[in-house]
Amino acid sequence: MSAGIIDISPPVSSASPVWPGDTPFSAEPVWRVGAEGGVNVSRLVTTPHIGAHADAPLHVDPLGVAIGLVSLDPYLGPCQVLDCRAARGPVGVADVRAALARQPGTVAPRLLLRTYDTFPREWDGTFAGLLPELFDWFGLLRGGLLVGVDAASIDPVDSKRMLAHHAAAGAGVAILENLHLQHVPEGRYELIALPLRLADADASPVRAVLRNIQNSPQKSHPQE
Ligand SMILES: N[C@@H](CC(=O)c1ccccc1NC=O)C(=O)O
Ligand SMILES: [Zn+2]
Ligand SMILES: [Zn+2]
Repeated sequence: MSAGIIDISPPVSSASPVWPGDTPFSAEPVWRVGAEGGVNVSRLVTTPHIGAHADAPLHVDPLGVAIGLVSLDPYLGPCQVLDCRAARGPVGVADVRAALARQPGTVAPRLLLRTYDTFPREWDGTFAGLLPELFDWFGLLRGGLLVGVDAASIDPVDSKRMLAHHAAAGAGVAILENLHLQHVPEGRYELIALPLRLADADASPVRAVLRNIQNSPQKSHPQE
C-alpha cells in the first residue's frame, strides 16, 4: 500500500462472511485464456452486502433510493475514527461522545466506529449494533453525513424492524459496514469509500481507504 493510504477494506472472496442465508460471493470463469490466447472473463454472483459496503435507503425502505442514486458527498472527506470498544450493549450517543472527548476540536461529518478487538474473518453475530438515537443526534442535530462500523450491521443481529437503519435513512446519514478498523489508531483522516453506481441495488461494495491528515493542529511559528 502506498504511503499515507490505510486500507480498511477486508478482502472479498468466496471465503468472505455473509449474513446467514444471504448469497455468498462467487466469481466463476465464463471465458478463459487458452493456448491461442483469448481472455479471462468471470461472472460475479454476490449479495451487495459483501466486504466493506454502503447500504442504500432501499435496503430497508421499498420507497428508498437505490445505491446508484445516492449523493456521493458522504463517502468522501474528513472523518474521525472512534474506539467504541468500551460500549456495553448497542453503541449510543454517550459512547460516541466519550470517544469524541479524546479528540478535541470540531466533530467531523463522518464517524467510523470500532467495536471489535479483532475483526472477524468468519461470520460473527455477536455485534450489538447502534442505537437509533445516534442517528438523530448525529444527522439531525450535528449535520453528520456518514457513520461507518466494523460489524456486519448497524442493527442488532436479531432485529426485524431495523430501527437503526430506518433512523439513518430518516436522518440522511449514509452507512458503511464491515470496515476493517483494527489497525487504525483513533484520529482524524480523509475517508474515500465510493459505492458503485448500481442503478437498482440496495447496497454496493466499496473500496474503503483512509488518508492520513494532520491529527493535531500545527503550532504556528511566527518569524522572529
Ligand atoms: N443490515 C445488514 C444485512 C442484514 O441485516 C440482512 C442481510 C440479509 C438477510 C437478512 C438481514 N437482516 C435481517 O433480517 C447489512 O446491511 O449488511
Ligand atoms: Zn449492508
Ligand atoms: Zn446494513
